[in-house]
Amino acid sequence: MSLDWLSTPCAQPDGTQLEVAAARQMQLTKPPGSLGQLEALAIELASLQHTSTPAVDRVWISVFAADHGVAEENVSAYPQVVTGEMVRNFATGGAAISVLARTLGANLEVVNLGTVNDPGEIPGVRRAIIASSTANFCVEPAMTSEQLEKALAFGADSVRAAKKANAQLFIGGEMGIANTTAAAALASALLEEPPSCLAGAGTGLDSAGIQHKVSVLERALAKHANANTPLEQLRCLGGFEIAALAGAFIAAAQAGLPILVDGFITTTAALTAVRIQPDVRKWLLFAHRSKEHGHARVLNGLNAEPLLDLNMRLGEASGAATAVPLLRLACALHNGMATFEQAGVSTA
Ligand SMILES: O=C(O)c1ccc[n+]([C@@H]2O[C@H](COP(=O)([O-])O)[C@@H](O)[C@H]2O)c1
Ligand SMILES: Cc1cc2nc[nH]c2cc1C
Repeated sequence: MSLDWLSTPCAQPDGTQLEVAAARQMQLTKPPGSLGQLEALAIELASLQHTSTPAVDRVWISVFAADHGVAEENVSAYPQVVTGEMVRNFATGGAAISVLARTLGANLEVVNLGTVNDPGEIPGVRRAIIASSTANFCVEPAMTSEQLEKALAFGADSVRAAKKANAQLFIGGEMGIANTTAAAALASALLEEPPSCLAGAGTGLDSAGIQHKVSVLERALAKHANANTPLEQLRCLGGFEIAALAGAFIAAAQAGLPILVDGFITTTAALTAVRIQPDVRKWLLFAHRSKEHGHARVLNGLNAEPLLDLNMRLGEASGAATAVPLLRLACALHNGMATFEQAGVSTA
């Protein structure tokens, strides 16, 4: 295995379709710009999908689950066994993302990258076990180089499956107790901002818990201060699911598959992917601003303005799934509205 594939260039959006779509929006029976971000969304999707009729009927969701060594520092409101328990819940249909995916008619893939409480073979779960968890990054790097390579490649495998299924949109989600600590550590290193700006309540820490989390993060960042490339920062401070997401986002951009980004952890993975390959940014749409304290900072780091702000902080791709109907409506309006000429409506 190697990391060479990471430097394959990204696909390029279609500049001609962008112009065609922008011109069409000007001709539809509404004052120009009156559908706001829905117009921009349709234009962007037309350009990314290289078509005059953008669509997000076929949505692919991959939820990557993994455990984190740093959980032993008491940084989460929940016990580590929940990660494996939720893997089963995703597959048996009871989790929020299971319901959202069913409702949207989206394909939901669940990928187990390694959980301390291993649910074993379950129908509907892809086993891509790297180890039972990452190492505690307060003590040593979260991953070995081999583990990082595997995680990135497992993410790319999901994109290959999505392409095979003819997906028009890729959504990545995650589940991992303590992964807001890993994401905060990684974002802090990538953005060069102090941990206090990135650490939040996660699953529900109180203010004393958040203070403790900041002190854990400060120790980890001091320990890995000489990790100075995005890949090395990902290896030392990330998690298997965060690396798989970064790999998936790079692979999706290379394959020309638009990506809808979820919350704090996935946005940090997206930031990592963009730092590895800047052109990945062109393929990212942002679904929502999570209630997690650090999310706004990471979005700023990507110069991103998300569609929704619903105080959600669940993860597992739930925020991205919630924004899919907006994308669908943007496409339906773009493709289905009459022009001024067709409808015999006078222009300004
Ligand atoms: O997506 C988000 O913005 C988000 C914000 C807070 C928590 N989460 C989820 O909560 C879990 C991590 O929280 P914690 O407190 O264990 O670090 C993990 O499974 C995430 O999916 C997700
Ligand atoms: C129950 C539960 C479900 C989740 N889904 C994503 N992160 C989660 C964390 C918890 C604790």
